[in-house]
Amino acid sequence: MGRRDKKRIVLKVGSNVLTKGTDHISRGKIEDIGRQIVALQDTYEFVIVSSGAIAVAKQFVNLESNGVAIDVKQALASIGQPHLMRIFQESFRDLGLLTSQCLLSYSDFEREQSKKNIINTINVLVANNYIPIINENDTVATDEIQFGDNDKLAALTASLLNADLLVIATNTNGICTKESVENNTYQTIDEVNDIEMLENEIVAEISSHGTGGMKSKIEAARIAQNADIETWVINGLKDNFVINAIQNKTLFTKIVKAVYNE
Ligand SMILES: Nc1ncnc2c1ncn2[C@@H]1O[C@H](COP(=O)(O)OP(=O)(O)O)[C@@H](O)[C@H]1O
Ligand SMILES: N[C@@H](CCC(=O)OP(=O)(O)O)C(=O)O
Repeated sequence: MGRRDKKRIVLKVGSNVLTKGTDHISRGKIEDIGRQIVALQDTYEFVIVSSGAIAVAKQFVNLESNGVAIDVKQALASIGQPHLMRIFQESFRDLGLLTSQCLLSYSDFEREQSKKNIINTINVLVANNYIPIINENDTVATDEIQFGDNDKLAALTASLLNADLLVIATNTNGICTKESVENNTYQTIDEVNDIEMLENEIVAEISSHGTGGMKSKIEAARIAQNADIETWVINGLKDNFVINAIQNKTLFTKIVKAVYNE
């Protein structure tokens, strides 16, 4: 594949970032993401993997079992996805950005023809300045909503699209030491290449809308590392989080490429 003019970032935004931890999707957060893309667009191209469909739907409807059962979650995702896309489309359009929607599932990454189709579609979109916004196709697959693995979907996307960087935006200043999470002091691990070491830092705790916790982010980083892609876990609740991370003005975790011994 020929070199691209711009660096390609796959940016995953979790439900907690989009709701800023509330019960409502935050237009302000979506605008913040859009403004950063505008500011960076001469040097970087973006593919977004966005959760939030279920969280948006919960704003509008109250289905049986309050969205705990898997089939009810699937229905909520189906109701929420068009609303989520509408909010992205309206907010990004005001900033002069074009959006598109791609719904994918893990099994699409296992079939050669589907993989080619995904790459081709996304390359055409990006070449025409459309920002692909990817979410899991929750009607046909339940893996992600069960295990919180839009993180994994983002990593599979990053490796398939040969991205230069995977950014996972969550609600903490990156991955913190286990001890510091347990005593609420949150000390960020700034740079690491040893994924096994990170696994020992996982605390079995997730936030209100989240599903996979830090475990699924570390698994995503492993997939990206195997594809020779760096992963940054950043606090997406803060304004300007991507730009500040690029300029090293914020605390976040870089999972750098593996070092192979001869
Ligand atoms: N070592 C750790 N460092 C930081 N957060 C951790 C760690 N281990 C577990 N967590 C939990 O993971 C949560 C983020 O994951 P999650 O709730 O799934 O959010 P998202 O919606 O961003 O995917 C944090 O709010 C925290 O509760
Ligand atoms: N497809 C689901 C994704 C669920 C999910 O993985 O959530 P998160 O842990 O916030 O990334 C949705 O849009 O609600």
